[in-house]
Amino acid sequence: MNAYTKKQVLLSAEYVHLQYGEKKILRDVNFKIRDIHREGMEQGQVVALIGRSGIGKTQLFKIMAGLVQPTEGTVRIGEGQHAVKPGQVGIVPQNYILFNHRTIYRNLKIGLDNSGVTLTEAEKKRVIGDYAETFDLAEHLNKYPAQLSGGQRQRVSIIQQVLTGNKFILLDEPFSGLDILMVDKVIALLRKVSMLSEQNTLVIVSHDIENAAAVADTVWILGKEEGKEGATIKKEYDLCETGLAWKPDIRTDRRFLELIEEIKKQL
Ligand SMILES: Nc1ncnc2c1ncn2[C@@H]1O[C@H](COP(=O)(O)OP(=O)(O)OP(=O)(O)O)[C@@H](O)[C@H]1O
Repeated sequence: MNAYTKKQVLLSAEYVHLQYGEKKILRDVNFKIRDIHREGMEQGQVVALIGRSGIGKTQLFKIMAGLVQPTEGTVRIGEGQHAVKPGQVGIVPQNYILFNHRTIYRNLKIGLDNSGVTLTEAEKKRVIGDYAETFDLAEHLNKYPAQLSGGQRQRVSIIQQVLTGNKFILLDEPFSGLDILMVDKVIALLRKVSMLSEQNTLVIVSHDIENAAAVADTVWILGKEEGKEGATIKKEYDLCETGLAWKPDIRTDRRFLELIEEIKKQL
């Protein structure tokens, strides 16, 4: 059994509504992501936000990052639970843009340069070297993005966000366009990132239920409730509680397969 406790709220939404003209996109979205503590471990949080195409995942994602203002309601961040501002949440977009004319090393350095931490060039080199080693990118540091596979570029983009020091990272469709081996590597990377620091919190927006749920400790279903306009988090699955979180080989577990079937029915 995985002993854990959930402590202070790190990211929350209260009564979030979003409307464009007459069209209600999001309705009464409420959530609380709490700091998970596991004894003897640095355990971050990983939430999978799952929903049908066009339901409003990207809009909610942008509201969580402070990039879109909701029509009503507030998203709050950090231990102080202040209203989120742009820049407080790192974003790994679907088409993870890297600077093509810069090496992987220099792309990663952008993350550190934006972190606000004062480091000498030698210290930056050491930090980037350590991360590259941990995340299997050491041999690629002097290459350019075009010389890497899609999955490797994806990993660089994720690590770039980690290096900015953001504890909150939103990832938009991190598995799309990757072959199955790369998907496994990205999942392993997300697990590692979530365990780098106690407060690290990843929110993964995805259509890919199996992969997103395999790495998550919580799954949110964004969908419409019968007879109501606009999408809301209509179901939350707590995978810590059901013992399905933090298990690298979870995908073969019968209970996990049942969960996936149940989630599909909810969509
Ligand atoms: N600026 C806008 N003005 C009006 N409607 C918008 C605007 N931006 C998005 N929408 C609408 O909001 C709804 C939700 O869009 P959103 O991109 O969040 O969906 P999604 O769940 O991310 O879809 P997908 O999985 O296909 O990316 C869509 O119906 C879209 O047409």
